[in-house]
Order: sequence, then C-alpha cells, then structure tokens
Amino acid sequence: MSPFHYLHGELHAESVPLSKIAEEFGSPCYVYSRAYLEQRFTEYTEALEGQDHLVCYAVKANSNIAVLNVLARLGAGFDIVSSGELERVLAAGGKPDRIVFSGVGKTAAEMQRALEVGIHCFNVESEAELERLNSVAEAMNVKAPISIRVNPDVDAKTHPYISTGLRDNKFGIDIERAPEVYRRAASLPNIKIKGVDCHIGSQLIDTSPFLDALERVLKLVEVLASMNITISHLDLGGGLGVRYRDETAPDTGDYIRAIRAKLGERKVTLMFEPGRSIAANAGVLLTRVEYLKLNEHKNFAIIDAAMNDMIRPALYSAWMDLMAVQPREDGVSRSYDFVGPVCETGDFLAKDRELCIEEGDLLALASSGAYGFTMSSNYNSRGRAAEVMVDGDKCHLIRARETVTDLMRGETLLP
Ligand SMILES: Cc1ncc(COP(=O)(O)O)c(C=O)c1O
Ligand SMILES: N[C@@H](CCCC[NH3+])C(=O)O
Repeated sequence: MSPFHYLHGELHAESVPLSKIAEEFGSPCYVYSRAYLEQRFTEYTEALEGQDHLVCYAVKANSNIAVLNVLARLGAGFDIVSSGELERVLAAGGKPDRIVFSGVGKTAAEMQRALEVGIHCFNVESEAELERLNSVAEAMNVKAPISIRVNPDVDAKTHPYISTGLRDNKFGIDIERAPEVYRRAASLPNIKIKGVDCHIGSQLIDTSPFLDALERVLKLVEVLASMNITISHLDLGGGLGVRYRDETAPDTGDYIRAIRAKLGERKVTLMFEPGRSIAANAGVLLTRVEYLKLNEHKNFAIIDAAMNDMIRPALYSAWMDLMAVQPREDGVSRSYDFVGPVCETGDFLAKDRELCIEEGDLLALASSGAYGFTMSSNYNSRGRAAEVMVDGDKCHLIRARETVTDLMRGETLLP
C-alpha cells in the first residue's frame, strides 16, 4: 500500500501531513517513507527464503545515505556503478562483500578501490575491461572476483532509452561470445570467476523477457560447465516495473517464484539488482505553485520544482501523477501544463492535467523516489532540493537543500 494517502482532506506521508513537511523544510523537497522502502526490499528476501540469495539494491535509483542505511540494516547488498556510489554504500554501513560493481566504464582507480575494500564481484562488461581488471589485480597481488555481464538479446519491451539487453545496446557482452570470454577469464591469473550477470532493462511490466533471458543464461551455464567452468551465482539484474499511471505492475513475489521455478534444483546463489521497484513509490516530490498563467490557448501552472529536480518527464516523456496536497472543494478546475522556472521548453513535470488550484498551493509528484534526486542537476544554478524521510510519525531531514554557496564551492577566479 502506498505510504501517501489522503486523510482529513489532506495528503499525508504515513501519518505526517505533507503541508507540515513543506512548512518545516520548504519546497521543492523529496519526501521518502522508510516503512515502504523496507517493505519493498523485504518482498524480495521473503520470496527468496530457502534459496541462497543476495539482493543488491541498485544505488543509482536513490543514493541518499539514509536510504542506503535503511536497506543495509536489513542486510541488503548493493549494486554500484562508480566509486562515488561505493563510498556512499560504505558510509551508510553497507558490507563490502555484498557489493557488485556494474557499468561499462570502470576506471583503474575505481577497480583498485573496490579491490582494496573487497567487494563481492565485478560485473565485467567488455573484454578490454577484463584485461584491465586483471592488470590492476596483479599489481595489487590479489584476485578479482568477476561475473561477465552477458547481453542475451531479448527485447525488454520498455522505453528504448532504458532497454539494455539488446545487441544494439552498449551493455554487456554478446551471449554468443561469452564462452570465449569466460575461457579467457579462466586463463587470467588474477581473475576469479564467480558468476554470470544479466540486466535487460528497466521498468519492465511484462516479466516474460526476464524468463527468456534466464533461459539463455542457463544454457550458457551448461556450456560453461562443459568447459569445466563452475558458476556459483546468477545475477539477474533489476528492472521490475512499477505503477506510474495505470500499469499493472508485476508482483515481486510472483516474479521471484517464476524465476525459482525455472531455476529448478540447480545449486547457485540467486542475485538481483532492484532499484526502481524498491524506491520509486517510496517517494514524492513536494512542490508549490508559484504562478498561474492563463493564456488564450493554454494554461500554465508555474511551480517551484523544475526539470533540474526531476528530469524523467523531459527525458523519457515519462508520465508521473501530480496530486494536490490539500484539494480544494470549490474553485475553478482547469487543465494546466505544470512547468518549472528553468529556461527550456522541455521544462515540464506534467502536461494537460486537470486540477483546481491557486497560487501557493502545494502539489506532490508521485513515484519520485527512484531516479528523481539522483538524476537532478544544478542547471540554471538551482540548488538541489532537500530530502526528508518519514519514519513512523517523525520526519527527518536527510539532505539539506543546496545553497548558493554550496553551488559555487570549488570555483576560483583567474589570477
Ligand atoms: C546494471 C543495472 N542493474 C540494476 C539496475 C536497476 O534497475 P531498476 O531500477 O529498473 O530495477 C540498472 C538500471 O537499469 C542497471 O543498469
Ligand atoms: N533513469 C531511468 C532508468 C534508467 C535505469 C538505469 N539503467 C528512469 O528514470 O526511468
């Protein structure tokens, strides 16, 4: 159940009225629910009971260290893609041996740091990366644990920008070539093969592409066994979709059960890298109406959040629900485009939404807990929004709003 619900005519985050949060922390402001994050994570681990598993939350979805800490306390692993994310996980109390490192562009310095702290596994995305990792490990006199991220060439049937498992995508190694790359990995003295990794895309509503991908991965595992290469884990990535509008989001338990059924009696550790399915509906972006601008052909509601705070509508034409925090019972209802103060025509969070609002009203953009704050920027020299977390009946500031001074830090004039 969503942690955001109407009570006495006002939208609440659990038992805390959003108007109170805006009063205390200002707007725009991201609001997350601890209980919801925990519930979504636990759905994975409960469905995996009796099966060796590691659920590695994808840090890119929401990397606030308080969010990471809530999940670390539940024993979560983490999927990272940079040393920045690595340091966040460590600062949040995440265990190094539960970290997997994905991404096509790992630098030598990033590899070195990850080896130093002793991560669980590198998800290697190219042959060149494998060679570099071997050299870095050799210089440190250690063995680097790896999976090869294979690209199974299945259509995830999602937005083309967030599909990753097709031959044309930059991610992973063509599954046909994988046996050869594993053969090479097995011959490298400073590489230790642990698993196979596969992530086919994000926001999947139909789970059949996951099962198709698993089938191909299982065939690969058999080929590897015939080459005397043993695999101890299968990492099936993230990608489970959520409800933004009227999608019927897949149930986590059903998805895991289908995967387990296909896996049968095979003795491997199952790993997942969910991001959105844990964090998206744990958060809203709270924003206030600055001006109403009623033109002849179009009405605009100019709000204090902008594309720099939430870029998904501009980048993917994503539809995200927009709710009035204190819906008006009387007044004029009109259709508006909800636009921010940034100087771009693409600066909108919602288009053609019918709402009864006045200047000063508070709104909440739903499903903003994933790929919201983490994709935000300082464009137009706008400080990034505050982040708060509701925990029971309390609300805590977990990241202060950026000030103009924060924004100029590190910049210097010429002598
Ligand atoms: C390698 C990898 N793992 C995990 C994820 C998390 O995906 P999602 O947020 O859709 O669960 C992504 C993002 O698509 C990814 O690229
Ligand atoms: N940022 C994307 C998802 C990309 C997933 C990362 N590979 C979104 O908001 O939908």
